[in-house]
Amino acid sequence: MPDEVRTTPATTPGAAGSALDTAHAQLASAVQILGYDDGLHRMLATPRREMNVAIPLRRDDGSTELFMGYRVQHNISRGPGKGGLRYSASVDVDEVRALAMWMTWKCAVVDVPYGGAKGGVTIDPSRYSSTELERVTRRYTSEIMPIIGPERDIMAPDIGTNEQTMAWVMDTYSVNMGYTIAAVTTGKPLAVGGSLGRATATSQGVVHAAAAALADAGVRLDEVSTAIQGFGKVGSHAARLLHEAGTRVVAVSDEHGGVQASDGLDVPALLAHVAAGGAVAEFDGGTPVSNAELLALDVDVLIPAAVEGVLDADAAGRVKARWVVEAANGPTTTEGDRVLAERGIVVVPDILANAGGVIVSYFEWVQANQAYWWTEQEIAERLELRMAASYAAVSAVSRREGITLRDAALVIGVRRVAEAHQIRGLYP
Ligand SMILES: NC(=O)C1=CN([C@@H]2O[C@H](COP(=O)(O)OP(=O)(O)OC[C@H]3O[C@@H](n4cnc5c(N)ncnc54)[C@H](OP(=O)(O)O)[C@@H]3O)[C@@H](O)[C@H]2O)C=CC1
Ligand SMILES: O=C(O)CCC(=O)C(=O)O
Repeated sequence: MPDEVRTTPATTPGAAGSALDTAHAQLASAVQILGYDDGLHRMLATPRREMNVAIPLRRDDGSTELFMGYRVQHNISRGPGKGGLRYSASVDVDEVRALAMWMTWKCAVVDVPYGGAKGGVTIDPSRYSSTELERVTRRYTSEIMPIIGPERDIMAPDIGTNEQTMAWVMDTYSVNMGYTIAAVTTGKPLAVGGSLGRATATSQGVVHAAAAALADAGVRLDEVSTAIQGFGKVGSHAARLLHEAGTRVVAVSDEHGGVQASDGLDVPALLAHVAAGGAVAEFDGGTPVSNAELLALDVDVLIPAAVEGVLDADAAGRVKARWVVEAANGPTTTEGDRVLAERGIVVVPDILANAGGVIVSYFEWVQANQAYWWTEQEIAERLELRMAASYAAVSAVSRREGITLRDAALVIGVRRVAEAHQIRGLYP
């Protein structure tokens, strides 16, 4: 690895209540349960490799702008780095560090042979044309070329990016290498080596996780109501799949607010309204609800599917749901988590609940490496099996140790990563 792509890694937590602060507190809790020493703790807390890049953009009108981009490989002891690429005005390197650390534990808890990584560009994609976003994506990819690749670090979509973004990354990488390398990204369009089932995999995994948590209490999906914050790639498919499973979807929202109907929203009509360019809050099949109000609605299952930190201590104190299923990464702060646990609210943690995406990304990577494509049914069955096995393992540790599902998932994930370090001899 050339020296110029190394930067000084961060070992200190971010600002209080930030995503990085939450990620460090979660790791500290697992390390305490596992009884690891300070040296191992520090190694697990520290990103293995980071790259910060400046991305100039010539806008369509001829003016110039500059954006910062990041790729953080938190851990690569179990395999290549793996994780999404986020485009958002609020992205900074600390957020990317937190998201990369969560990817490490997520890949380990569902036992896919990857480390954890994440990327981000500080840009509001809604303010730029498709051709501008293509230029930003290609420049970002060119800059981080030395540290990515199908055996090094594999990207996927996250907030503000999509299948098209992954096709641009794949094309830029492939053009530079001289031949098509489909396995450098996942979440691609089917036409260039994407996988059946990837577009809905995260949401499908959330539904499997919710069903498993409900089943622990003898409850079925068609007996409950839900509210979903976020109506993007994950939230919208989750709403559709839950509606199809018989769940009463009472409220959904996007960044600008939401809509609620106590008898249940007409989800297909809402999806059609949004597909036609309508805002969620303007859907006439319900009444408006703010994002803060949505989190406190009287529903059985609350599904945060947007951004980090929305369930802080205050919001957690107002949650009426009996289950919180974390489709988003890091939606609950450390204090929020404590409040939910004290109130007996079951939290199915992000690194388990939203792992369906990376599981099918793994399937996509395997298929691309073998140039042999699986059927939709094979993918659906293998996703369901892996989600069920992972939930069962986490639930068993939670019951046996008397710890929350989050601590149980972290203990399993962190232990697998630490074992890989120890067996490889990187830690005496
Ligand atoms: N895509 C994937 O496969 C995976 C995603 N995740 C996580 O799921 C979450 C959602 O990702 P994804 O659906 O891909 O992203 P999208 O960009 O497709 O959608 C994000 C959604 O969240 C809304 N949103 C943004 N900010 C806020 C806010 N402050 N309050 C309420 N809603 C907000 C957006 O609204 P608007 O459109 O109005 O901006 C949009 O509806 C993220 O935490 C991501 O990391 C986890 C695993 C895999
Ligand atoms: O599909 C993937 O590789 C990872 C998706 C992601 O970024 C996530 O799980 O948070």
